[in-house]
Amino acid sequence: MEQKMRVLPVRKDGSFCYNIILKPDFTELGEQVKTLGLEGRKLCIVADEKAGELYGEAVREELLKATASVDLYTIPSGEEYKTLDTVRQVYTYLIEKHYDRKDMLVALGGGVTGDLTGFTAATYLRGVGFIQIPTTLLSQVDSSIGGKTGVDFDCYKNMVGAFHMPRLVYINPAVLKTLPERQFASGMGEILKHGLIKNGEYFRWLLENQRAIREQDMDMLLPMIEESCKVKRAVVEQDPTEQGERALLNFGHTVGHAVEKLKNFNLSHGECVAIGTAAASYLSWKRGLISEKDLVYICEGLKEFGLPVRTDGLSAEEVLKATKSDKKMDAGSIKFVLLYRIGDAFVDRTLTDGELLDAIHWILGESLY
Ligand SMILES: NC(=O)c1ccc[n+]([C@@H]2O[C@H](COP(=O)([O-])OP(=O)(O)OC[C@H]3O[C@@H](n4cnc5c(N)ncnc54)[C@H](O)[C@@H]3O)[C@@H](O)[C@H]2O)c1
Ligand SMILES: O=C(O)C(=O)C[C@@H](O)[C@H](O)[C@H](O)COP(=O)(O)O
Ligand SMILES: [Zn+2]
Repeated sequence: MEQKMRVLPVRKDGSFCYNIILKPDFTELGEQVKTLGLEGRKLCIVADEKAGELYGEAVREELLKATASVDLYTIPSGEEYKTLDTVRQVYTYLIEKHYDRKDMLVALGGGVTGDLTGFTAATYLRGVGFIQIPTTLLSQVDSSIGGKTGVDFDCYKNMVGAFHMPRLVYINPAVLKTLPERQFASGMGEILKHGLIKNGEYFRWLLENQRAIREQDMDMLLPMIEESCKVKRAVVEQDPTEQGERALLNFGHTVGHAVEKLKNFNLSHGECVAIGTAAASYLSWKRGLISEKDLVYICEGLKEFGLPVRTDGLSAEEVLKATKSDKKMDAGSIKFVLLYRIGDAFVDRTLTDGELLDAIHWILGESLY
């Protein structure tokens, strides 16, 4: 049965920038790419090895409707490959195949592939276009939208990057059926973040419907993905290059990135965001902003979606040090996102090391409150 398509245009400074297409199959992909006027141009699909194996051919067939030349280049799966070395390998391929400035890259995979391919597109020949075809829940609701691209450097998260907007984001939620459960939960980490920072009603809806969502009922997934895309779109439209408002999307990421690095990427991004969310919610409670009941509600909600709110095997001091070496420092103070209430967040610059350490002890299970 033909599935309905949703189109969410993204604007920059009020002018149309690109479309987010939401459709639970690939049947519209070729037509959508055609609108970008790529006839006679080359397209290079940069695919995560798993996503490439599962969906590479179907995507390639669709793209052939837009141009006769479509290559498929595969990169290894995993955060440990989100590096300049992988970017170098893609550059080499593009140079050998004579890609020029009007040709385009297509990211097929999760957030790692999207961030890396976007960064390659931003820098190859001083910038070529790219298309996002996100295949994980996390990438469908968060990383494919907004043009934050980049790679890790010496295990420091996203240390090298650029803002480079995609020309099209094509989201096919049907591909989530092959996604491991743990990766689905990881995406929920960012989705719950969207509710917490911008839409309390949405957060409560997520918790009320957690069973159907976890069972991947398409009647739940489609509105959920659309709502999260809308939250992310609204933030990046208002502040594309993170001069202010966009920093809210970093909720849970300050401590989260530190844990991700210190755990050598053995935890997923969403799992680390969940631990960071617990820390940020704890600090919001300690500051007297949210109630203890809300703190418990948030943490129980994360757990219901299979996400951790604690971690172990790390010392509080090393987590503090890693937290302060992430990119959130601004003239000596740490930019930390806290909650006024569920659905309303703000950037604080006054947190002391003592307060941070207190929250870190809490997520390490070293203090009850
Ligand atoms: N740019 C942004 O705004 C932004 C936002 C959030 C996260 N990120 C970044 O995104 C990355 C995390 O992305 P992720 O969670 O998608 O992880 P990922 O890209 O590593 O993908 C997770 C795993 O899922 C597999 N996979 C992908 N699609 C699949 C499918 N349909 N079926 C089966 N397996 C599939 C991959 O092979 C991989 O093993 C992190 O590097 C994070 O920093 C960026
Ligand atoms: O789009 C954004 O802006 C975000 O912050 C989204 C985050 O979920 C994402 O993990 C992002 O990559 C973090 O950005 P960073 O600049 O803190 O590395
Ligand atoms: Zn994130």
